[in-house]
Amino acid sequence: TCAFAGQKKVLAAYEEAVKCGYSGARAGRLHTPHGVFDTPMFMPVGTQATVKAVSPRELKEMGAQIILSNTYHLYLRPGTELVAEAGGLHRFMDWDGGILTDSGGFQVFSLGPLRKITEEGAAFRSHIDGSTQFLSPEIAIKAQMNLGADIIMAFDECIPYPAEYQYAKLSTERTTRWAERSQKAHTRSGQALFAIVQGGMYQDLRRVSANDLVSLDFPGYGIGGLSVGEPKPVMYEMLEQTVPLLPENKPRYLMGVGTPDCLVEAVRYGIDMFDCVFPTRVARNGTAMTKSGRLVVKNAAYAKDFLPIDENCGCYACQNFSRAYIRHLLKADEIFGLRLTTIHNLYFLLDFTKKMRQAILEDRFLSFREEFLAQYCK
Ligand SMILES: CNc1nc2c(CCNCC3CCCCC3)c3nc(N)[nH]c(=O)c3cc2[nH]1
Ligand SMILES: [Zn+2]
Repeated sequence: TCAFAGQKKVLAAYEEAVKCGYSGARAGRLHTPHGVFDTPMFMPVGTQATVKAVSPRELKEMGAQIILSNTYHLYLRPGTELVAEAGGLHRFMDWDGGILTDSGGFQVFSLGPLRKITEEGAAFRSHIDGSTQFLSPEIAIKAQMNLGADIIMAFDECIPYPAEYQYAKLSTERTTRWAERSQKAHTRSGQALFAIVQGGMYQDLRRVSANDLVSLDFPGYGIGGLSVGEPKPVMYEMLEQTVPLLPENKPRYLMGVGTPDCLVEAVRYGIDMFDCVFPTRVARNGTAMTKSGRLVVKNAAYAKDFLPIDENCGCYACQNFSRAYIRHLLKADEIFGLRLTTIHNLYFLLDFTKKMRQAILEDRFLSFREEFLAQYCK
């Protein structure tokens, strides 16, 4: 059905045709050993077993449900056996909500100077001490079982952008074989293993990857190999080709995305889960996210601006502090300044996904999307 039908303003035929795409948006509930969580959801990133500059109590307070941590980093330091001896990641970082760990696939290719990829796995140099390390599906799954996350990811290769068709084809086929090896190595019950769809920016490879992984029957699916520098329309086209092939009754996780405009488009295609370092990363250089775009609170323009970052924001920073105060802290290199901008940015994205869920439940998602995109400058 066309959700624009019934609009007071009758859209011109061509506009209606363009704008009135079928919306695959959905509101769901994700059941994990640490609780049932609402989707669509944004998952704050905690690379080294901490979401930088905020405490678990503050994360809970701002509505975080599932947070991410990273096998690659924790495998190198402090080691996943140590975390297992500490009682697992939840105990180690005192977080009783959901945890999802990425398999390290992306980090190996994006962080350490890559040595080489073979059928067996990936050899690389540690970005910490330059030592030669090796990750394979079996090693990555064992590490994630040690960490004890509620959701873990298959070991994959995130194909760089751009990539030749032939390379993308061979890599995607190998990622599917690695997914099967990940599945065989995964022996921890109560923990969900998601596969990761690849295929580069090639529609046919995306469809083959999705179909092959669906036939291996995983409890959920990551969509990888996107948000790697490709133009946004290309990312959306890959979503359009991939999401409809994934089972309706299983969660879809778009990895590494992203900014609010990308989130609202991805939700429209039927994505349920998101993660992105962006909100915490830009916070640390004094940039706040608002529904009208970014606000660089560190700028001189805000030196005497005694209003909060966003008057309609319910976060701890906006309820208690002014732009002038936060700017002062950032200029003075005060840690509390980073904490306030981080708290605001995380709250903004968590609240944004909550608003999208509400709009879907009230069957007004497409107009929500229109209104948001009209106001938000990229
Ligand atoms: C930013 N864009 C992007 N990220 C991708 C990621 C990483 C998603 N974020 C994980 C967190 C990163 C910080 C530490 C905690 C884990 C991808 N990961 C995998 N395994 N495969 C991808 O194709 C893959 C593709 C990605 N594209
Ligand atoms: Zn705020």
